[in-house]
Amino acid sequence: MSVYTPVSAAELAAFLSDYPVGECVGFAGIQAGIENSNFFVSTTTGEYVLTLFEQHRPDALHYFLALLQHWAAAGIPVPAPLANRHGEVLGTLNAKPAALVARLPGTHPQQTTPAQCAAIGAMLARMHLAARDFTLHRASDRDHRWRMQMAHTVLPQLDAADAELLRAEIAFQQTIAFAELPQGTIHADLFRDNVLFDAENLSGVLDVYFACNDCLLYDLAVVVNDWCCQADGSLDETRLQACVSHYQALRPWEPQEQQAWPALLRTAALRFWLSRLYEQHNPRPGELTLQKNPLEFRQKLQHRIAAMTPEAVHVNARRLLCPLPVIRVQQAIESLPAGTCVTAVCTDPGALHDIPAWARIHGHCVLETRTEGREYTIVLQTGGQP
Ligand SMILES: Nc1ncnc2c1ncn2[C@@H]1O[C@H](COP(=O)(O)OP(=O)(O)O)[C@@H](O)[C@H]1O
Ligand SMILES: N[C@@H](CCOP(=O)(O)O)C(=O)O
Repeated sequence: MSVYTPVSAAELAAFLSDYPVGECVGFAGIQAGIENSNFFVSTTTGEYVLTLFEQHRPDALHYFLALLQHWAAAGIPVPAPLANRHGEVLGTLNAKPAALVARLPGTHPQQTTPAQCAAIGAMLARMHLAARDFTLHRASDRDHRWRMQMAHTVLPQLDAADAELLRAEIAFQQTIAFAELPQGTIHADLFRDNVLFDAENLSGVLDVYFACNDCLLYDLAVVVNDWCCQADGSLDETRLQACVSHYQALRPWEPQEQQAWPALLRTAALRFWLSRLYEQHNPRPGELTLQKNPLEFRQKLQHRIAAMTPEAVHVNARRLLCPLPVIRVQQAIESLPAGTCVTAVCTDPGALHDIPAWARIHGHCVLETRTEGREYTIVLQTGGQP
């Protein structure tokens, strides 16, 4: 990020004179961030962050600041906005709405550890639970409709391979029943660069400016896609387990969420591939600007797609997440043509009963079940024709 609207020392001093924070002793534009203009501000009383909102309408800003106050009151480590001498949390600077918050301690994690992934999973669940009695509502500005529109906007600018991938993903995304999944207030952008750790302690949750009402599980997919990946964009199972299990310990998933999980990982990867592609082709002018690499999320999308193919399930239908991993196996089997022979190897003992029972009901023919150590193998032929 970004500083789109420069601020002089005199302008800042005039702005700060309305806040009970003492005299300014230094300030600097923050390069991280994409949406707004941000500055670290040092005063005689402490360290602050000044944000000039670049694009949001007043009702959206009211929503964000109220949500920060709500989460802060619930013990989530968000920077609650400071009120000025008139009791207002939203001021104006250089014709932009502006807010001042405390600078929180800590640094952004780079290579995440399982412990950090566990901490962010639990924190996200706490945020979802704490927002259940938050009464304001805001529609997502990066929802399915936006994703489809943006996909069609960037399509003409892509090379043939990217365009083919995107077209196929557009078609797949139409099959997801987003509205049937549990909804609530979500952060929607909880990347590592929006979280601070002070040693082992998760000390800051920042940048709530995509927060909205949407599928709760999508929010977790956004987190997992940024926090739990290997260098090539594939998921790291240890960190994934840590993150998801600590989330589920506080907010267990509904069965339809378990089923939708692999698809939502694709949705979340697509969302950031699209926004990064758009920024790449349509850079915004600014004094300091940061562009994030679209390729990272193209790769992640490809890995999430590959993880859903029957071959991937055939080779590695291992217990990935807690309650109902067999659903992934079932989804894969359903997508195979009649007469295909499938070998599912699971590490969930329940699979040995659940998959054959389900398969028989759906007209598939169970050829063999066997147990070897902690692996449970089911061989079947789709369509009931052995
Ligand atoms: N309250 C804060 N305490 C500490 N650092 C902050 C705070 N607010 C913002 N930052 C730093 O500024 C960066 C950009 O802020 P962010 O809100 O993500 O900007 P944007 O809305 O433009 O994406 C963050 O990644 C973080 O490093
Ligand atoms: N997290 C997004 C970019 C959104 O910008 P932010 O700086 O406001 O988090 C990405 O990585 O593409």
